[in-house]
Amino acid sequence: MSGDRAAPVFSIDIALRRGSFERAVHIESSARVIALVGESGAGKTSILQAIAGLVRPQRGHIEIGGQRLFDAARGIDVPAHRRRIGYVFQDARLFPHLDVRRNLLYGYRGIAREQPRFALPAIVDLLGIGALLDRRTAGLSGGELQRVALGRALMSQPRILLLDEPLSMLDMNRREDLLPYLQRVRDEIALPMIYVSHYPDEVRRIAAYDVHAIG
Ligand SMILES: Nc1ncnc2c1ncn2[C@@H]1O[C@H](COP(=O)(O)OP(=O)(O)OP(=O)(O)O)[C@@H](O)[C@H]1O
Repeated sequence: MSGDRAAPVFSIDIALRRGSFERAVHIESSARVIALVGESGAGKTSILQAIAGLVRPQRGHIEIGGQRLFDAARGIDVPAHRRRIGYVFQDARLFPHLDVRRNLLYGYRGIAREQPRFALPAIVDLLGIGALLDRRTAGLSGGELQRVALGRALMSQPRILLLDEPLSMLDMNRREDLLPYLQRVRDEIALPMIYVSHYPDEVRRIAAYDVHAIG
C-alpha cells in the first residue's frame, strides 16, 4: 500500500457559537460531494453559513477545494463576496418582480466580463427550464422555483455549491422530479458540494458515501 492519500477536498475544524448554542465541527474528507445530516437545531445551516462567510467561527479553519477561506490562527477570513459560493436555500428566494431569465442573469452580477462563465443556454439545458424563461417566478411550482434557484447559483460561477435542504418544501412527487436534476448538477458541474437534508433517501442518492452526522 502506498502512503499517499488524496488531498482533502474538505478540511473543516471549527467551533461555532450562536447565542447559547455551541458546536465543534470537524470534517475531513477527500470526497467531492458530502452530506450533512442531523436533527433540527443541530447546527447544519450554521456550518453552511460559516463556510459562506456569514457567521464567524470562534476558532479553527475552513479549507475547501484547496481554498483557505478561514483560519483564525493565520488571520485569514476571506470576505463573503469573494468566497464564490453558490448557495441554494429551502425556499428559492428568487426575485418575484423579475422573469426567470432575469433571475438567472442576476447570477452574473459581480463577475468580471473576461472571466469564463457558464452560458445561459448551457444552464437552461442542464436544468430543463427553457420553457420558463419568460415567466415571472410568482406562478412557478416549488420544483420549478428550485431549478431556477439552482441555475442562478450556478450562473454566479461558484467554486463551491452549498445546498441547504433544497427539496424540503416539496411534496414527495416533486422531490422525485427534482432529484435527477440535482444528480446532473452534481455530476456535470464538478464542484465541491455540500448537501444538507433530513431525508436518508435523498442523502443516499446524492452523497451516498460521505455522510457526516452533526450533533
Ligand atoms: N442568529 C442566531 N442567533 C442565535 N442563535 C441562532 C441563530 N441562528 C441559529 N441559532 C441557533 O443555532 C442552533 C443551530 O441552528 P441551525 O439553523 O444551524 O440548525 P440546523 O441543524 O440547520 O436546523 P434545521 O434542520 O432545523 O434547519 C439552533 O439552536 C438555533 O436556534
